[in-house]
Amino acid sequence: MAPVVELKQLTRSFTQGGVTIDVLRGIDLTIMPGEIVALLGPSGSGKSTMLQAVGLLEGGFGGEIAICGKQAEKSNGDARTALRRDHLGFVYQFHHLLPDFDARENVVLPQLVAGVPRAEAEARAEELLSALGLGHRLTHRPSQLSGGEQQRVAVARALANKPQLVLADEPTGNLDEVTSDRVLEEFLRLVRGQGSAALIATHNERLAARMDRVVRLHEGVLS
Ligand SMILES: Nc1ncnc2c1ncn2[C@@H]1O[C@H](COP(=O)(O)OP(=O)(O)OP(=O)(O)O)[C@@H](O)[C@H]1O
Repeated sequence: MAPVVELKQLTRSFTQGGVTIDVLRGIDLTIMPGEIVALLGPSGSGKSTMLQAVGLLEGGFGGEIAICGKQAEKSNGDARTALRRDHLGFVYQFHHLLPDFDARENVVLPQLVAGVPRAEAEARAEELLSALGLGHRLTHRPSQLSGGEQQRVAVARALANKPQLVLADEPTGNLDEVTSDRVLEEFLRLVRGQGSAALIATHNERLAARMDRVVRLHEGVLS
């Protein structure tokens, strides 16, 4: 079975005002199907930068990035978009839901883009949102939902196409402790239930301990 993620000697530097910082200095990481990995590291250690690399959201990286056995760092924009659409789901710290669409539609849209028929996409959206305790909020827009509810819609959206890999950047970072625990619990249950792998950046050691494996980013390398 091909790894879901294979990073070899991943590097990234930023130059600002004539000063270059080497944020990632040679990251090697392999994630197998279904494996849930916590990415820990202090603020500024490069967790988001690493997730952007794996999510094929930015260029400028050195080294190799393979997603589901496909070499990605040298592919063109269309091939990267296809890899993202076919294999990846994202949950960001801020939800990035579409403000003019209700909760159900926010979960339906990525499925329509992937070619799922509308009736099937709506049924899947309702199933996911109900599993996350939002069966009574299907027609609410993001502005009519609480922070925890918005984040749960974002979780449902990320899982809608059953991606082989879910990438999450501090998915519960903006929530209070009780809500954060509840959303993470539901998130992990659904990810495990559908057999997806996940790479989840967090500062929180307690949440990280609930995942299958913990990797730590410090001074540009993983331990
Ligand atoms: N586009 C950019 N230009 C210049 N420097 C950048 C850029 N993006 C990130 N950096 C720098 O790279 C370092 C790592 O940033 P990154 O956001 O990946 O850290 P992080 O571990 O996710 O932090 P946090 O936990 O605070 O979100 C920081 O020092 C940041 O200032």
